Amino acid sequence: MTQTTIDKVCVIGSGVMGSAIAALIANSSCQVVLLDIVSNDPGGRNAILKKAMENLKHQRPDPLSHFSKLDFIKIGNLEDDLQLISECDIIIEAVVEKIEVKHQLYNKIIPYLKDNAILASNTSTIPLKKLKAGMADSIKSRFIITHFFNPPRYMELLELVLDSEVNSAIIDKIAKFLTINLGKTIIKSNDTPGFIANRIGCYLLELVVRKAIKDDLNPVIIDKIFTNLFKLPNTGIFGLYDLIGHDVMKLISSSLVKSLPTHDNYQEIYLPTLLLDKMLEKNLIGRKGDGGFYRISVVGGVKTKEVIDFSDFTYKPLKDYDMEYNSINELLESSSIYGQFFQDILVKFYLYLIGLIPTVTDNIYDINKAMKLGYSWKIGPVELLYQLKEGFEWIKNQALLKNLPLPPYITNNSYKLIEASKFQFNRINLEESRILLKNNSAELYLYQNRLVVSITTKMNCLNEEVFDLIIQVVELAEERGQDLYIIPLTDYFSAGADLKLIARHIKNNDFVKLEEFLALGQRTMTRLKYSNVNIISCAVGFALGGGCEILLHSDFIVANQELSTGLVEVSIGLAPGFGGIKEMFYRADEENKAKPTITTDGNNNTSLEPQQDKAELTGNFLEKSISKIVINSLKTEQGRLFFENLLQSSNRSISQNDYIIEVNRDLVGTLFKINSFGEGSIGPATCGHVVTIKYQILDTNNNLINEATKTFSLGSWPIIPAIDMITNGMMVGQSRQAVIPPQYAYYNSKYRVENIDHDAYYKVNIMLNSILPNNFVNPAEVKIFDNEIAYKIPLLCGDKVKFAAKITRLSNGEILYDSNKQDKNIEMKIGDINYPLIVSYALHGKVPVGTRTVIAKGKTFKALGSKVNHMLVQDKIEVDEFLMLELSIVD
Ligand SMILES: CCCCCCCCCCCCC[C@H](O)CC(=O)SCCNC(=O)CCNC(=O)[C@H](O)C(C)(C)COP(=O)(O)OP(=O)(O)OC[C@H]1O[C@@H](n2cnc3c(N)ncnc32)[C@H](O)[C@@H]1OP(=O)(O)O
Ligand SMILES: NC(=O)c1ccc[n+]([C@@H]2O[C@H](COP(=O)([O-])OP(=O)(O)OC[C@H]3O[C@@H](n4cnc5c(N)ncnc54)[C@H](O)[C@@H]3O)[C@@H](O)[C@H]2O)c1
Repeated sequence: MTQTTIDKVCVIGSGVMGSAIAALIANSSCQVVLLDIVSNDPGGRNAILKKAMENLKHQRPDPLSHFSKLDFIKIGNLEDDLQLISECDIIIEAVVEKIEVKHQLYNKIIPYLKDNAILASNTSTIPLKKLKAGMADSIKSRFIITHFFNPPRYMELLELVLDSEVNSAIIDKIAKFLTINLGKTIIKSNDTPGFIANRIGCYLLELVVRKAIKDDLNPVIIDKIFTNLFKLPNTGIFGLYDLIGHDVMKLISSSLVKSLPTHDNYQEIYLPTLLLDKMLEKNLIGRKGDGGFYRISVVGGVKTKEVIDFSDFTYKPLKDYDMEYNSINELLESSSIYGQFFQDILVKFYLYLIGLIPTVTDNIYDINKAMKLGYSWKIGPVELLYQLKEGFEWIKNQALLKNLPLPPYITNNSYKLIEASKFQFNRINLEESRILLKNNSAELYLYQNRLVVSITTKMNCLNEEVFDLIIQVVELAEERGQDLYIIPLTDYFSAGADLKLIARHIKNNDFVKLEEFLALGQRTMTRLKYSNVNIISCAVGFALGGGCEILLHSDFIVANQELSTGLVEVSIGLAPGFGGIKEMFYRADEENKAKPTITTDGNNNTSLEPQQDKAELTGNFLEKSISKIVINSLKTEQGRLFFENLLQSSNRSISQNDYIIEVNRDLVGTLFKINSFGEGSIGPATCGHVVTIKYQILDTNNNLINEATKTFSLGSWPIIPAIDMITNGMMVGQSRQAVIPPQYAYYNSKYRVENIDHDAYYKVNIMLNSILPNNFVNPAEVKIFDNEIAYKIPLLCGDKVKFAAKITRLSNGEILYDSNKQDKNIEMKIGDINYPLIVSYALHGKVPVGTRTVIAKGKTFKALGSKVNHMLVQDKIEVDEFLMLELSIVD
C-alpha cells in the first residue's frame, strides 16, 4: 500500500531557494534533510550548509517562523550523507539552473530513493520533459516540478508541472503536503518554459525596463505609476528587477529566449540594451551588487534611497514626483510620453498574456491568481482590465491601430466572457453550496453536508447582526447534532469588533447601545464556548481583537501557519470586551490543553497555542499589556476612583504590579547575588533615606579589605556604589550578604575605598542599624504600572537619570506638577533627598525605558532634604491622599 503521509523531506541545494524551502518545511514541523556539495573550505566538508543555516537566522523577511525550527533541519553533503536520502518521502532539488548539473545529480541520488519517494525539481525555466529525459519509467511516474516562489515562506503560489506519466496517488500525496502542510495554493501549469507567473512577470519586467531605457524615461516615475495606479507592490518594476538581480534576470531571460519559439514575442521585446550590459559590467546588478536602478546609501546612520543617473552611473537622491494622473484611464488618454509609453506597454502585455492561452494554461483565472500569489499584485491582470473604461475592447482597438496581431484565442472566438465572481476562490466553493440562513452581515451554508458560517461584513468585522446569526446558528447546529465551522470567504478571518459602529454609538452618546453590543458579544462568545457541538474555526490572514476572541472561544482552531492574531487593542491600553484575556489564560492552563489549536503544520505554533508557557504569558502579556490598560483607565475619573478605593479599602495587592516589582528586584538580586538574614521591623530603607549601617568588604578569599559603621544618605555612594544598592529595601535589624561584580565595587571619587581592584569580584556584608527620618514607603500602599519592559540593567540607587514627570491628585484629577509644561526634563541622582522619596523609590529597579505610573500616598511625595526641589508644592499635599506619579525616562 502507498504510504500517504510525508514524514521527512530532503532538499538538495542550500542556496537562496533550497535553504528557504527547507525552512518553510521545518516551519511545518516536518523533518528536513538539507544536502549540498562538499566544500573545500577550511570550515569543513559541510561549510556551505553551515553558512546557509547561519544565514537563515539573519535573513529578512525571516524564513523561519521560530528559531527552534532549525532543529528540524539536518544537514549533510552529497558525498558522505547520500544514505539520508533513503529516509525521505519527497526529494526537492533546488540546485543551480543548469540542466547538466541537475542530470548528474539525479543520476547520483536515484539509487538512494526509497520506493514511492517523490522526486521534484524547483527549476524556474527547464521543461519537465527535458529534466526527465533518460530516466527509468519507475522514476518518471514520480518526477514532477514544484516551482516555489521567492521567498517561499511568504509567497503563496506553487506552480505544479506534471505530465500524463505521473501516478495519480503521487499527485494526491504531493498536493496534500503542499496545500495542507505548507499552506500553498497550487496552480497547475503546462510544461512550457517559465510556466505561468515568470513567463508573464519576466516578460513585463523586460518589456518595461528595456523600452524605458530606450525611450530615456525616468524609472522613478514609471514605478510610481505602477504602484499608485496599477497597485503593484512598492518595489515597482525597476525595484523588482534590482531585487531579483540583473544577473539572475539575464540567466532567466536568456534561458527563456533560447527555449521559446522564434515567433514568441519575448524574443522581440528582449532588446539588446547597452546600458544594462554596462551595469552588469560595473556590478550594478541590484540589491546584492553595488547598486542597481536604485541604491540605499547610509551616511551617518541615515538611509537615503537613490536612483541611478544613466549618464555617468552615479546615484542621486530620489525626488518625489507629483502624479499627473488620477486613474489608469487618465494616464492612457494622456498624450504625454508616459501616457504613450503605458499605452504601448499595456497593449503588448495583454496581447502576450492572452496569447499564452491555451498553450501555457487554458484557465484565465489561474493566470490572474498566479500574478496575485506569485508576484504579490493586489489586483490580478485580468481583474485590472475591469478598470479600463472600455475593458478588453480598448486593447483590441489599440492592437488594430498599432497593427499588432491579435492572438488566436481572440480571433477564433474560442474565448468566454469573464465572470468577475470567479476571482474570489472561496466564495465560488461555498456559493455552490446551499445557503441555510443569511442576514446582511453573515451567512450559513451547508457545504458538503457540513454547517459553515461566514461573516460577510467589511473586513469581516463583528456587529450585532454577526452575533445574532452566530447565536442562531449554534442553536441550529445543536438541534441537528452537527459540528459548526467558522470559515472566512476572504483571505483574512476578522478585523474584530466593528470600530465604526462603536465610534457611532460613542458619538451619539448612546452608551446603552454600547453596553448592549458588549453584552451581545459576550453572550455570543459564551454560546460558542459552551455549545454541545464542536465549534471549529478556520483562520487565515488576520484575526484581530474580537476575531481572536472567536478563535479563543472555539473548540478547535485550524490556523494557517502565517496567521496574525492577537488581542491587539491591549497594546494600546484598551481591554478586550468579549472575554479574550480570560480565555487566553484559560487555554494556557495545563488542564485545558485538551482544546488544541491545530495549525496547518499539525503543530501548535500560533500565539494561541495552548501549551504556551503560563509564566511567559503572565510575564509578557501582563507586564506589557495590562499595565497599559490600567494606565489608560487612570486617565478617567471612574478609573481613578476605582483604584483609589481599591488601595484605600483593603490594601489589596494587584498581583501583576507585585510581579513587576519582583522582576526588577530580581534583576538587582541577580546582579549582586544577595542573601538576606532576619526580618527586621522598621523600613524598608529607600534611596534617599539617611541610614546608618555597619559594613564589611571582603575579597573572594574572605580577606577583609575595609569595614566601618557609617551614616549617609542612600544614593550618595560614599563607600562603593554597590553598598547603596544592596541596602535599598533592607529593614532595620536585617543583614545582607552579597557578591558584587567589579563595576559596582569601584567608584572613582574621594570616598572610594583604597585597594579595590577594578577587575575583581568582592563580597559585602551589611547590617542596617537605623533609618532617619522615620518616613517610609510602604510597598503595600504603592502600585506600579509599566507601559514597557525590556531586559536591560535596571536603574539603581545613585544612578543619574533623566525623565519627564507628572503628578496628579487621584481624587479630582488635578495636575499638581507637569515637567512638560515647564518644558524641562528632570535630571537627578536616584536617592537625592531634595526630590520626593517616592521618585527614588519608583526609579530604583526600573529598567531605563518607557513610562512608569505609580500610585502612592501623599506622605511619600514629601522630600526630606533642605533644598527641596521645585518639583512639588509640598504644602499642597495631604499625607493620606492618593497621588499618581507618571515618570517617562528620556535617555
Ligand atoms: C476598542 C474600542 C473601545 C471603545 C469603547 C468600548 C465599548 C465597548 C464595546 C465592545 C468592544 C469589544 C472589543 C473587542 O473585544 C475587541 C476588538 O475587536 S477591538 C478591535 C480590534 N481590531 C483592530 O484594532 C483592527 C483595526 N484594523 C486594522 O488594523 C486594519 O484595518 C487591518 C484589519 C489590519 C487591515 O488593514 P488594511 O488592509 O491596510 O485596510 P484598511 O485599514 O485600509 O481597512 C480597510 C477598511 O476596513 C475598515 N476597518 C478595518 N478594521 C475595522 C474595524 N475593526 N471596524 C470597522 N472598520 C474596520 C477600515 O476603516 C477601512 O474602511 P474604509 O476606509 O475603506 O471605509
Ligand atoms: N532564486 C530564485 O528567486 C528562484 C525562484 C524560483 C526557483 N528558482 C530555482 O531554484 C533553483 C535554485 O536556485 P537558487 O536561486 O537557490 O540558486 P543558488 O545559486 O542560490 O543555489 C544553488 C545551490 O546549488 C548548489 N550546487 C551548485 N552546484 C551543484 C552541484 N553540482 N550539485 C549539487 N548542488 C550544487 C550550490 O552549492 C547552491 O547551494 C534553480 O533551479 C532556480 O531556477 C530560483
